[in-house]
Amino acid sequence: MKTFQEFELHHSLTRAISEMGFEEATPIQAQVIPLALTGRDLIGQAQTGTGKTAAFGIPLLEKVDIDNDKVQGLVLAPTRELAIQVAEELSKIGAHKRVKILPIYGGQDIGRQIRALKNRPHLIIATPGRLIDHLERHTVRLGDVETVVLDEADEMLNMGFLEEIQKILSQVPTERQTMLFSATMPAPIRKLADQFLNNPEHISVIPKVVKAPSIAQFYCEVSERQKFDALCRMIDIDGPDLAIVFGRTKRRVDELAGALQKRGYMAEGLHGDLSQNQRDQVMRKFREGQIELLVATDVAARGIDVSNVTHVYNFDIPQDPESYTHRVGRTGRAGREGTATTFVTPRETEHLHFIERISKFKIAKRQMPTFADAVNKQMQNAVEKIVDTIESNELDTYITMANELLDEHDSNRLIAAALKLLTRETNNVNIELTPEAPLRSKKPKFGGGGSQGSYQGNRRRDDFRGGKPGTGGRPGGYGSKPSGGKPSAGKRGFYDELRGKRKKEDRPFKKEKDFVNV
Ligand SMILES: Nc1ncnc2c1ncn2[C@@H]1O[C@H](COP(=O)(O)OP(=O)(O)OP(=O)(O)O)[C@@H](O)[C@H]1O
Ligand SMILES: [Mg+2]
Repeated sequence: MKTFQEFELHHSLTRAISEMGFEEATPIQAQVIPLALTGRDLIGQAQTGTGKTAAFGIPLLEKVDIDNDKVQGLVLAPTRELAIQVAEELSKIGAHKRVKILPIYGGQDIGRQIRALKNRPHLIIATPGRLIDHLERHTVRLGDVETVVLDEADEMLNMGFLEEIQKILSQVPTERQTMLFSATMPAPIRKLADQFLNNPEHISVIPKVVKAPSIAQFYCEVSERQKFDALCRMIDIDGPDLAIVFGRTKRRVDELAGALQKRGYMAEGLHGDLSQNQRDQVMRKFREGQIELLVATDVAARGIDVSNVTHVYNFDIPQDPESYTHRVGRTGRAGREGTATTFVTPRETEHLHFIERISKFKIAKRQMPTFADAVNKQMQNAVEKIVDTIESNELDTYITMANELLDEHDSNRLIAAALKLLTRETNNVNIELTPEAPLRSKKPKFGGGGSQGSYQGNRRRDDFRGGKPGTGGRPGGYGSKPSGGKPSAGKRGFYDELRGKRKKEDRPFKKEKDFVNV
């Protein structure tokens, strides 16, 4: 195990790292940090939640010359939430060094960004679409960038950002250092690496067999119509601190969030059709624990780090093994434990086995809980709350009223009423969700020999970058058909498949704060 002192970093970085509570470097950090400090190009692959951000962030921050007012480093990330989060993490690490870090992403008012750019950030953390806008307007210059990081590089390809990345990198000097990170490295990403990286070192700390996985993984076979009740019952039984519920489409997420609210849960939806203001608010409330359930499309699947997410529910089975890995990886972060449950309709079991095979995970079966199970568990929880309250001994103000009530009512009935009040009445609101067609495996075509899946395939991503509101609800669509309709992704080249998929991510939005740190 390595301590951060061993890297001989600038004292201001070591100090900030220790204030953040990091004691030892994680395995990916132990390998990446010294190598990255030499200036070498590299590809870093490690499981979700194992500190890849700091693995690239620390060398980036170490290399910043604070007296140079040019943009010296650039991180590209697939989603706005991730760009913001990475900027925040790097800002914490770079706080004492006074590194200026600016997140740049679609949906934020461009005038404000232009003003913030004039403030001379040292590092920019950007989504590709918006950075291109700035390059076209000549409001940002990348001519002095020494280091480029592509975080979630495979996802940026999935989203059709290849051309943007090419264009951005064409404006960065060729003698730069380039690093590429993700928990998953499907075959096409290696082609990207050949194109953009110079003799990179591959660092992979994906264990062949995970002995004690920190994420317990289950599936539950249910019919489409049973899914919602199954979800509510599981939430009641599991009692998550915070949970993320993944749905396939934007419409699904809206319906599901609304339905959960009707049943009394503190839930809100997150997807690409919301305004940036709404997206920010939902994320903030979730991070602060003001909502307990984040219902999201795959927009929240990558990189998002909220430490007390104890449960992930795949209300709809994910499209591919990478998406499964990343969604499930929103829990069990930084050595914590988590539980992930995937709902599978009978016709989707083959797709589940495909995901299991490629991801090399064993997903255990979990029965659909009965209504009685859920009510009993809730009652147990209510009893625990009452017993804890008795033990807390702060009941004086309530005792007089309790005695008065006992004079008039039977004690059994009084306690029963208290339990009733403390138990959420789950099944009282009838909910009808628009059914989703089952998702089946596209006959995958295997190539290469990667540890994390090397099939060819591409996800259709209408969730990330807007489109008009209401375009999300495409019943049964989402490239789910094994054959027919349009040409299959397996036949066409990966990059061909990506072309023409891009939509503009930018929407007008004003944000109070531009620089995270200064
Ligand atoms: N050395 C460390 N000690 C303790 N906690 C750490 C350390 N390094 C990072 N962390 C924390 O671990 C959490 C997960 O880190 P991070 O988001 O970088 O993971 P990741 O590997 O990028 O995951 P993903 O693949 O999901 O993007 C963060 O909250 C981060 O602050
Ligand atoms: Mg990450």
